[in-house]
Amino acid sequence: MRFAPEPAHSHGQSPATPRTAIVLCNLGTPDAPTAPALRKYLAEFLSDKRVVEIPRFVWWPILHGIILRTRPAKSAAKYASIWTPEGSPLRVWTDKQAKLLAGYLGQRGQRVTVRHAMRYGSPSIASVLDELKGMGVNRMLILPLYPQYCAATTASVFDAVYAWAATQRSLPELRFVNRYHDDALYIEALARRVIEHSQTHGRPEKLVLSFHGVPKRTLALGDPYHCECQKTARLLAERLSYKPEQVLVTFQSRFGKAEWLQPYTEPTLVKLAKQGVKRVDVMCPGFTSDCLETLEEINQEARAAYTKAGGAEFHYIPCLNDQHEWIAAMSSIAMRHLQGWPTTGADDPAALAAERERALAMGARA
Ligand SMILES: C=CC1=C(C)c2cc3[nH]c(cc4nc(cc5[nH]c(cc1n2)c(C)c5CCC(=O)O)C(CCC(=O)O)=C4C)c(C)c3C=C
Ligand SMILES: [Fe+2]
Ligand SMILES: [Fe+2]
Repeated sequence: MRFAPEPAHSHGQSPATPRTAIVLCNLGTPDAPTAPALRKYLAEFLSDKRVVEIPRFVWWPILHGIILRTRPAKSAAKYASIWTPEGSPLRVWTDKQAKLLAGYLGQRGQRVTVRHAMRYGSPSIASVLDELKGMGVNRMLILPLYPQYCAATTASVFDAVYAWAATQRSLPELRFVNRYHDDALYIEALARRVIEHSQTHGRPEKLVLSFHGVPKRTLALGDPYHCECQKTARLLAERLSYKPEQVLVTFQSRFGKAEWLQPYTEPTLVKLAKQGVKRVDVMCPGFTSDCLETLEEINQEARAAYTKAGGAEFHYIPCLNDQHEWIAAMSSIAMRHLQGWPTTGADDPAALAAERERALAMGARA
């Protein structure tokens, strides 16, 4: 085992460099809406054992023989339909969230560096942690942009951090945020989204809360994801004073042949339309940024399926994105996890040196 070389000494850092950082971690997205970019992205994503829990000797031929030959072109066309001049929406929002959170904390006197990193693609988690360490950061808070803990997402982010840590000789202090599905400010941010929407459009017959699905067997294997989605939905419905029968929890983005968490989003919307439900509002509380799964799968495909089945009004309520209440929620979640770590400059090398001089001077007087 070879560890990455460390600087011979770490003196001389700029006193202005905060020593604490928050790393907002998201899934990642392809670099371009093209088949080659999708092939690279999907190969990395779908090779992750946290995402596809099938023995490699079974999965490898399927992934390389079938999926990576057919899916990249189909997915690229979907990405092309949501691509913006600035790039993939997931990347644009995640980058903006990191900048807004940095500004929010800075205005409140918190000396913390904020970066975003992607589990797949760029900027990779390892490259961001390298950069932070190179800046002299020695305390890092890993904050996944997934409110509900899931092994496929949250644990996979942590795996990447541990893998980076295993290459380091001198480790920073590390802390991890596992979940915030029931955080009061996160729920409030979601509620504000719904309330703002209903102020203009009124209330729907049904509010459908669509979460990304996972294979059903992961529930029996002890993954808390399903329960945390249900709790988020219950807290949001309570905050909005919606009756339980007005709110439905569904799961989208099924992948592969196995059964996933039910009920599935699109078939549920079709059933509602056929039952005569004329107006649905759909929101995706498990996605903190709009992305392919919300903008294309929900706002395009599911909308078309609902309308085709006879539904009259389909309203998509956007994700938290750059909403102010969400930035405040992230700040509160982060600050809770940063407790005990100085973030007001008291840990500057210069401040520490001055403190030491004072202590020595006092000792000399005593
Ligand atoms: C919010 C949590 C997510 C969970 C849980 C999750 C599980 C999961 N996903 C796949 C397969 C795919 N997901 C894809 C896109 C995608 N997934 C999430 C989030 C979760 N996934 C997001 C935010 C996105 C969008 C990324 C973007 O660039 O906008 C894709 C890629 C697109 C496609 O080809 O369909 C795949 C594939 C599995 C197998 C899984 C659980 C085990
Ligand atoms: Fe996914
Ligand atoms: Fe999808």
